[in-house]
Amino acid sequence: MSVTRKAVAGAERLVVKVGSSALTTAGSGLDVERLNALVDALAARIAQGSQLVLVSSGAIGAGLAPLALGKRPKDLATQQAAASVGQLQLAHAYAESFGRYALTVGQVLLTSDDVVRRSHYRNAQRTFSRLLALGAVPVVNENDTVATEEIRFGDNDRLAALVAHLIGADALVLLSDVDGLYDGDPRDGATRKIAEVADDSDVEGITVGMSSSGLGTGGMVSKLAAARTAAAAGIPVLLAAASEASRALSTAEVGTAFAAADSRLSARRFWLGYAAGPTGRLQLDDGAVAAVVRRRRSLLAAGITGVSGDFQAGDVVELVDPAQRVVARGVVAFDATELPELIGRSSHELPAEQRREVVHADDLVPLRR
Ligand SMILES: Nc1ncnc2c1ncn2[C@@H]1O[C@H](COP(=O)(O)OP(=O)(O)O)[C@@H](O)[C@H]1O
Ligand SMILES: N[C@@H](CCC(=O)OP(=O)(O)O)C(=O)O
Repeated sequence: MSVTRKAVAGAERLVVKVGSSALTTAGSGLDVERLNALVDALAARIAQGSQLVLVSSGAIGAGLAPLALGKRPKDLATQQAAASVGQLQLAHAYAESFGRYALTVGQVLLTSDDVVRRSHYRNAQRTFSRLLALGAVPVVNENDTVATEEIRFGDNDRLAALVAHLIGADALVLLSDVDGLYDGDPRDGATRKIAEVADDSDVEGITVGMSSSGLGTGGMVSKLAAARTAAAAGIPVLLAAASEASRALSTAEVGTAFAAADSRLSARRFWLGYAAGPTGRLQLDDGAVAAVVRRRRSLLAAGITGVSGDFQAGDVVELVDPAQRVVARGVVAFDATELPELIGRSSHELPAEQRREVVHADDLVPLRR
């Protein structure tokens, strides 16, 4: 058994995310039998002494049938209406199902603001800690009914990765309708399952596609992004089929295991690198990329070849290499309007009041490649 799988199997505190495709079908909505089977596996893990937070999709899928909607709506208003109806069903079904084990559930509905804004982040941390201390099982979903495009997580895989860091989880388990990450969409046949992902080189060149059920949002794209985010933050990840939840949560000997980075990112560096919303981009030359990523130095104006976005000093911006790949994120020390006359110039050519770093090393997070 790999170190990662041992870490997942032995995690004292874990986040489990289950997708729409595992719980709902377009025709009949929420499948309570499948939900109960999932809860059986979750309750068994809790009985072994683990604390567990469940991120559950399925609100939109559960709301379709009661509103006589044949398939997942494309417009936001109808999605929000379906989620409003379906979330009630989902919450009730979980309360009933966990109740079979005398377990109490608490509903936590979040928007990305609750994780991205530092004050909201600490508030959410306190709520989760208190719920877990009281022995309740927090059941989380995006607050679809109020989440406008600007404040949506977009998918629950990303939400689950952010919640895993927020609660200091020891592992993240992503449950779907597929039994792991393949080198191509298994619906297309002739693909190979990847058992272990040590780093990004193990997933280079594979094809990841969108949802198969038409009910999900993120597809494998969002799962892979979420696994990389959590792993970079120091949290091991297991991606498995919801139908194998019992084995995934007991022995972790199924699915795809994503190894965690050697050290856990601090809350601020995780927020900076993965939660905050960037408002601009700085184009770096190769020398600046090497300085920032490999030598963890501050970014100076001399290494910048381009600026885009309407950002202010103090905002979070992306740093991209000459091939437009995002290599880091950081807090920029200048307004976007100030930089064009500074970039490409050495510090000694600049007026004294402008000789400071464009992004200081302490405010810069290289992204795991
Ligand atoms: N490389 C891949 N490996 C595994 N599954 C993939 C891949 N590319 C696309 N998929 C598809 O992604 C689907 C899972 O995404 P989705 O339906 O959004 O699940 P969920 O509802 O659990 O979020 C799988 O059913 C599979 O058909
Ligand atoms: N908040 C939405 C979930 C959106 C989502 O990420 O769905 P999925 O890709 O199936 O995990 C809902 O409950 O329907």
